[in-house]
Amino acid sequence: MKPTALVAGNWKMNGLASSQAELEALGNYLRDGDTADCGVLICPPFTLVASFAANAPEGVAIGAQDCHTNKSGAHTGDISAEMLRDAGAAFIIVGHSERRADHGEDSALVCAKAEAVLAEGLTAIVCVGETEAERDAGKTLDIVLGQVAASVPAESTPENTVVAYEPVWAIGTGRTPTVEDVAEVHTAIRGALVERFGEAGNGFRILYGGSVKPSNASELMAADNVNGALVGGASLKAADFNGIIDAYRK
Ligand SMILES: O=C[C@H](O)COP(=O)(O)O
Repeated sequence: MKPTALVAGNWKMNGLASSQAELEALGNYLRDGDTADCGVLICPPFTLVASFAANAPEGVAIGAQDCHTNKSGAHTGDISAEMLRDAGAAFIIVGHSERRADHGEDSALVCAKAEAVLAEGLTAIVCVGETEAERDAGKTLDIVLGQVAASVPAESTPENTVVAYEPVWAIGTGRTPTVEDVAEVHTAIRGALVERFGEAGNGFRILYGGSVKPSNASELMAADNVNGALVGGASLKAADFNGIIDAYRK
């Protein structure tokens, strides 16, 4: 069965207390607009998770952008999945390429973080994606499938894990792969999930991320095995994010 899509916003290092107004505006769009056939998620920075979760409008789940592998302890500056669950997060993104690049996170660490998310009963959004050099070298599928194999925990199910394919070169650049290229990678990820998890592999949501905006969302979301979007820049303004959610309105 085709999974229910998810449109997720990753606010990255953006957002102040005043950003609550965008969350409220998003809630108004969802309430006043046609029903969208997808889940909606906002992942603000850590500082806003608790207040957003406490004030989330109907139909908007709140998540976080990273977590530590441990529950608690002497890890200055880190946040655990347990703390994020306690703050009201339902999802946690792990393995975003910005963390892989900026913090040297490899797939083994990403997998351990995802396991920590699952242990709290939350849903992990596991990010994978090739760099431009890797794509140019014809290594896209090798890299992406390697990351999927090493980053997605053995305990993953369609309910507790989402995979997000984000070509690194498409993030924040305004460039996107062709719909055919997106479909090729997503279909390969689907095949790998089915090979590993059997029929359940068909139930995992596979999100596309990288320069998704209202003007390209419909065609990208229609690609084979695309079950939603992970949106950066265009998730910061409710009007833009709502324009992406439109891809799931009849
Ligand atoms: O997590 C979101 C992605 O990195 C995409 O970011 P972007 O929509 O700004 O390209």
